[in-house]
Amino acid sequence: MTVTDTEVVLEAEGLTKHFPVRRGIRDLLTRDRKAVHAVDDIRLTLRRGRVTALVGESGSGKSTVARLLAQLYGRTSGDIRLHGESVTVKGGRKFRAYCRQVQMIFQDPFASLNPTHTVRYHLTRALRIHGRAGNNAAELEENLRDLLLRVQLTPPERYLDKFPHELSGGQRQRVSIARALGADPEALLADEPVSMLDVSIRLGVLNLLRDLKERLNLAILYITHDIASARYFADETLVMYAGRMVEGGDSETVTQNPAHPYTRLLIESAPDPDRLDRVGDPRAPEDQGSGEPPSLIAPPSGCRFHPRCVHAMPKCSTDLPPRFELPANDGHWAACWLYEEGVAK
Ligand SMILES: Nc1ncnc2c1ncn2[C@@H]1O[C@H](COP(=O)(O)OP(=O)(O)OP(=O)(O)O)[C@@H](O)[C@H]1O
Repeated sequence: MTVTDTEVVLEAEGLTKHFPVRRGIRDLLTRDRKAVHAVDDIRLTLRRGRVTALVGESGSGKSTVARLLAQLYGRTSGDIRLHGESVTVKGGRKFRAYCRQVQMIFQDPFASLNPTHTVRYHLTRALRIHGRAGNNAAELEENLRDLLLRVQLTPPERYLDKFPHELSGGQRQRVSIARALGADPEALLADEPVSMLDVSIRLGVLNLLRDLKERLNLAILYITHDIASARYFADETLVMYAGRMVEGGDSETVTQNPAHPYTRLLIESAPDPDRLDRVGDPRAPEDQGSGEPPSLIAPPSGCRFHPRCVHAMPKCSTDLPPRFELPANDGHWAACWLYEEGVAK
């Protein structure tokens, strides 16, 4: 099955979010309207039974994309389509109906669960809000048990009356996932779901999400700064740099055959057990990058990566590169002038 074979659940086109910068007294006298260009012109598609990873370093705009898709933020421009229909919701009944299909899981399960309430309370509330609590106490109990079984918290009775502080980080994140499943969604937006967990339990939670993807045929957006985990867990990988997408394709291809100089830098700087043999190997200087991510209030013109890119050409600082399809014709693309026809790689 190829990436494009399964049903599209959620799509974004030209998705853009600029946060206005709060102005001081002096700025009020000028016409200057500064904004953080957090996300610009994002295009992505989430499909049933597929995990799409959105990878990038801190501040690249990944969480903002998830919050836009969850309709927690209004967008500056662009379109979000659920089953092909444009949707913009600003709270109320429409928001609830949207949440029934698109649920978000946050990075910090401690912060997202109320410490004064039990697991039973959190899950009952989710089921009630989404009209899935059943018709009587016995049905509710059955549905609660079912949610905990789905996230492999067994036996359910052991967990239902626990408070968040009585659970481990991994168990708390499983409860957050169960709460999201309470809506019986089609898409899950998982914002760094394992980055706050101990390394030893991360794999268990990722395996659970993978199992849910398969059993419930969910479309999952997996946000991470860890490109190695994207290779392991995601079918498709999209790479973001400074608010823009720079590369995308099948995860195996993007992680094993990265095309964009930024993706290469990201991979070079990530520990990967498959490449331990290269430790101490002085890499060719052209594969190395340096410097810091740019200011998003006045992002670099052209390609936003050009000030850090060792391959930068004059055009890179003036012209925004479009997506160039790469020769293998498997959906792999890079927004980099190196891949314009006629440019030596
Ligand atoms: N509510 C906000 N108001 C102003 N600027 C914001 C707001 N939320 C995010 N930003 C800015 O937008 C940019 C992208 O932030 P975002 O949190 O989406 O990045 P990220 O890739 O998810 O980073 P991290 O991995 O650290 O969460 C950052 O420069 C951030 O400071």
